[in-house]
Amino acid sequence: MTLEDLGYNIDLENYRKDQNLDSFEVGRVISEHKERYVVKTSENEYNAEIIGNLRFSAHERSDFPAVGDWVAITEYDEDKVLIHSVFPRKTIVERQSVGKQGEKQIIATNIDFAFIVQAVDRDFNINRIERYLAICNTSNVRPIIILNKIDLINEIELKELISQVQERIKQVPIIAISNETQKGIERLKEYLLKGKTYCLLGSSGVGKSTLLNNLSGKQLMKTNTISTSTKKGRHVTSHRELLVLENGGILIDNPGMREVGIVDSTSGLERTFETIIELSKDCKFMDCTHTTEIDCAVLAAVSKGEIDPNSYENYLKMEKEKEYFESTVAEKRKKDKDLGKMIKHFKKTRKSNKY
Ligand SMILES: Nc1nc2c(ncn2[C@@H]2O[C@H](COP(=O)(O)OP(=O)(O)OP(=O)(O)O)[C@@H](O)[C@H]2O)c(=O)[nH]1
Ligand SMILES: [Zn+2]
Repeated sequence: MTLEDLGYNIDLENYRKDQNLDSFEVGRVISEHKERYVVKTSENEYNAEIIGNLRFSAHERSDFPAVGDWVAITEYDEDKVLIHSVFPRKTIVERQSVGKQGEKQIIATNIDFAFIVQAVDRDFNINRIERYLAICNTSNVRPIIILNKIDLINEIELKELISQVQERIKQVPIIAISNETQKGIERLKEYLLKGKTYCLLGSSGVGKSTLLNNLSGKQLMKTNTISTSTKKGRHVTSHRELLVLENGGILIDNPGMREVGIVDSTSGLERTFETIIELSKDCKFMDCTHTTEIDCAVLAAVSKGEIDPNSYENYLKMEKEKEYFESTVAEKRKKDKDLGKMIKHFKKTRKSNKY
């Protein structure tokens, strides 16, 4: 395997040269667990930790390596390396931290394409596709829609679903597949390009694991298994969150990826709901919320049937979420600032007490 098979490219190589990282080996982080990493190079897989310097200079979580990162490493023991630096990230998929309001947690980096997987049975929901689309647009990851389990419906039903999606979502490829019958899998494989990195987005049960196994051509280990040695319950076995597929694509599948769901960026929404954003320029009020205002171009378009009402409602919902998220970030910043002031004040008074 070469570094290029792992996604290494000229931009990364130029960075390496610019930064004089010649004395280091280069690898890609393929899994992460509590600041322990597995780094893959062209020849090896190493257990890795970060060097003290990197830890001390890290201001926030995002300064630490994440799955998908390119890193400069040195070997310090057999199969053990230290991570000295993280290369600049081309794309970042992140989500709001569960514990800390307003803080973002990186799920994976350097992803080129996302497969938005949806099953055509009871899971089918265009609002949800739109939501994942907004996430892709936020992260600059190119979306591809996968309609899975088409063995459960007939041709006519499938055609109808596809046209429903196309009506609302333009210019995103749609691939209909079945892991059961293998229909569409060959077409899907044509989208897997050598050296490009992919991820799977979609709700539980849509068939992401099945597809992953299907594409990788082998039965991969489930990440969580019961440890037989301790019988103490769930034990995370050594797992790979990034794998190189037979036809050259690289697939990232980690637990966090499956919980990505909140849209928290304006640009992501703007690119997903272009028509609405374009229309809103004609609203009477600059800060129109497109809900109750007079002379609202968006409401007018909805009532004329020019905008799909479901799409409109979905937009409002995500907009609200985004606002909520932004407000908590702002609040957090304010709290941090206040704390900073307090510490400053404390130091000052302590100093003045000294003399
Ligand atoms: N009929 C049919 N069933 C499928 C297909 N693909 C997957 N399934 C089934 O759907 C169920 C869920 O599949 P998974 O691959 O575990 O779904 P997942 O998206 O990985 O779910 P999480 O691990 O919870 O995120 C399993 O019982 C699969 O066998 C398909 O193409 N057709
Ligand atoms: Zn309006």
